[in-house]
Amino acid sequence: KRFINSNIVTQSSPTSSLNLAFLAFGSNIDDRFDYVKQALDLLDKNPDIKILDVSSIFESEPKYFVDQDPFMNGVVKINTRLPPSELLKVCKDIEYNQLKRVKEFDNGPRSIDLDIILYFDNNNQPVIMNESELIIPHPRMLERTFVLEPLVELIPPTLKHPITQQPILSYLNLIYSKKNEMDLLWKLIPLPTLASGKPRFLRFMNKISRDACRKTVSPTYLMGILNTTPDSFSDGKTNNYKNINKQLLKVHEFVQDSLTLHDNIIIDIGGCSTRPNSIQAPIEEEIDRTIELIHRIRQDTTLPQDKIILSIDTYRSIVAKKAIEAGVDIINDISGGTFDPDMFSVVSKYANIAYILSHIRGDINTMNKMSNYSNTSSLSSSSSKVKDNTMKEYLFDKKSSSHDFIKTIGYEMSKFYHEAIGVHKLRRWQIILDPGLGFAKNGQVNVQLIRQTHALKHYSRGNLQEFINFRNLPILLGPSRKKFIGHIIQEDDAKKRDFATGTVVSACIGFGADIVRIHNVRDNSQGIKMADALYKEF
Ligand SMILES: Nc1nc2ncc(COP(=O)(O)O)nc2c(=O)[nH]1
Ligand SMILES: Nc1nc2ncc(COP(=O)(O)O)nc2c(=O)[nH]1
Repeated sequence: KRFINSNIVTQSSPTSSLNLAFLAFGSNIDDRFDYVKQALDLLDKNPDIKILDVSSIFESEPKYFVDQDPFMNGVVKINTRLPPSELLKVCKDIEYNQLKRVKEFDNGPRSIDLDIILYFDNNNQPVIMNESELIIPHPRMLERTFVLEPLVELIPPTLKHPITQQPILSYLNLIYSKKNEMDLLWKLIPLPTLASGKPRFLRFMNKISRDACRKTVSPTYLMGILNTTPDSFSDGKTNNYKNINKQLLKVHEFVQDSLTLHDNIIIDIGGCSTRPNSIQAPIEEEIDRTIELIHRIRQDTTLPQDKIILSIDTYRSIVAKKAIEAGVDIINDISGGTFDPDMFSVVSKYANIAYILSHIRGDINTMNKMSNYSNTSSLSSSSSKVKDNTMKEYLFDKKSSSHDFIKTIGYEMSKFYHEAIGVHKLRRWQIILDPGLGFAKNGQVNVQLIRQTHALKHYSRGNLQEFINFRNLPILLGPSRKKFIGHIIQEDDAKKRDFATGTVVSACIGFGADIVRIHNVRDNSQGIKMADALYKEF
């Protein structure tokens, strides 16, 4: 319902004076991310401009003049009343007056570059201009992966270049087919800067593999589970879960067990069990079990802080806020922002806090009764019937066998995504996706979901005005010790499912997972290393 309404709101009907434009941004001096954030804020503050969507953030090798630092690039989609020449003046004002760019020479280093790439008038017609100070579409866009890759996250795959009348996506695939390392991009997820002052990012690299599908080739991230709940400490002593020194010992153990084989480790701290039908700890109890621990970890100078990424597993916005203030980098919310109406407004205030957007149906007590995905094509299951291509869906990966199943999950996740990005203004660069194994899914559905990880990455729907896709969004899978494994190997004791979990983790990586969430760090650290060696041609 909301989706359709917002579509009408942003749909620039002929009478409205709203044009659509796509601007490419780039920076390769000093704190590049800070320049990007400032430029976006200045665009959004302009009364004649409204930011509709911002792409992922990428790092790219300098093109043309190579003897300079790598660039941070992306694309922003805006509504604007300004004609192209006035929009150009705003971009130049932001570059030179507001952000004090000093242009040394063409293609040289810059604090910020804002280029108009594409412009559509209020009848959705592309504008073509060829004047000395302004050429639209940008004359060099079709040779630049650092423009095309972020751009195709924001436009339907069928959108044609206004002059050549060829799909813009086809130019990107053509560049990639030449396999020039200089054209490859790192997808970055910005994280808070620690005392060391070094900028921190999660980094992912995708390549088009032999079967013409885009696959992640960079190392898988390992997320170790540090639950501080009564049922979480294996030694059975009741109050151990509250013993901070014991928890810190476990953090040191995780570090020792992972950093010999991996560059960093994500530690997911959970103070409130989210097992189906589990009793939910009161919020004060959840705070008591987690926030002091985060402080102590961040204050522990014997830990390699730059290699430790902290995540809090909570669906409560108050806990998330306190965890961010205590030094956490990632909010891991199994509810996709549906359990606490303030979650997205908290996360949207921190541009460099990552957010794991998970799929679920219902709540902890009802989700298990909502796990029927058979023969529901996503659109029929939604309230809005498909009338025009507004809700047209694409799956780039034609090979995915059960389209309907993954389209249903994809469609439902795209509604959470729209709520986060379209309504609450989180930025796409913050988002990690998690289809939620075991959450409103039982038995075989979980196995099918793991098999379809790749197809989920290619899910997209919508049109030029309102387009949602999951391209370049990392996917986290959390299969560790779960009931669907226990069911298949007939093992009721969760702690005896680690060997089978290793097998599943390897398969998750083979099917496209970028982050895996596991209990047994020591064994899975080796398993993940092996799976990367087997499945990722980095
Ligand atoms: N990787 C990368 N290389 C670059 N080389 C030149 C220009 C100059 O672009 P312009 O012709 O639009 O000024 N911009 C970039 C950039 O943003 N990223
Ligand atoms: N992102 C994410 N977080 C999670 N938190 C808890 C559980 C429940 O499992 P546990 O109680 O064994 O940790 N599973 C997930 C998951 O699959 N994904």
